[in-house]
Amino acid sequence: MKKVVTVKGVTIGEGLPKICVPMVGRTLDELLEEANFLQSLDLDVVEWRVDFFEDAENIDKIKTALQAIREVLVYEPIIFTFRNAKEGGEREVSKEFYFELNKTIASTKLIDIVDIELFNEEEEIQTLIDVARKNDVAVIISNHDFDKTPPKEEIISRLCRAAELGGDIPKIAVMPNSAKDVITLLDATCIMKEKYADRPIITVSMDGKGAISRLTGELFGSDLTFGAAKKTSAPGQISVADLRKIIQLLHNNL
Ligand SMILES: O=C1C[C@@](O)(C(=O)O)C[C@@H](O)[C@@H]1O
Repeated sequence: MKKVVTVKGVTIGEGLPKICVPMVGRTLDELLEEANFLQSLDLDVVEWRVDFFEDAENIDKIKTALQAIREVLVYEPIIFTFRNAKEGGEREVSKEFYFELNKTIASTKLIDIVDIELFNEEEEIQTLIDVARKNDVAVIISNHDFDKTPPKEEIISRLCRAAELGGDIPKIAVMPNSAKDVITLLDATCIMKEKYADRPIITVSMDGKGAISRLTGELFGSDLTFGAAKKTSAPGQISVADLRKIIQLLHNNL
């Protein structure tokens, strides 16, 4: 039977795809304003994209900011994500800092899910997963290609590898350069759902062309979709209200 991931009462991997909104504030004031605004939205999960934060290379300041965010977002599940530049993030840090930061934050009890990038040393990933497990933090293992859509066998193999490494939620986001690329991502997702995935997965075809992939998760097998509040964290994100409406409409017709 397929596993699910339940965080703060939200179950990822059953029912309709869950809607996650990334926070992309640069300063603590902006982040708190964003956190307050997010409370007016019909979302399921919040992602803090900490690489957008001006103090993203200062672990103490990140911890303090997270505490303040948590005081506003008391009930929402929070994904903690430091996205490195080579995977489409705002800055590049050393591997040492990346793992130190993620281990420290996973131990704070302030987050529900940590996002770990797949293309790292297996040993480092395992150590971080151990810390997450000890602190009841679920693990997304993610991969991003902002230039192209790899062949479907490659997409499937990366998602399977993320599961093999112990990720609770394998994730991939890729860039389409044609309509066929969008089909490739959807096909890979569907094959994962039907043949390989014993746990929730997240797949995204980015940009305007790929927007359809953010809406059709229930049919093809992606369990969470990223939507925008005011500012997007990746190309092609749709507003939360539109996402909710269309996901529900597609669900009603399934
Ligand atoms: O990996 C993802 C998916 C994403 O890149 C998107 O395309 O919606 C947005 C990121 O914030 C998130 O970490």
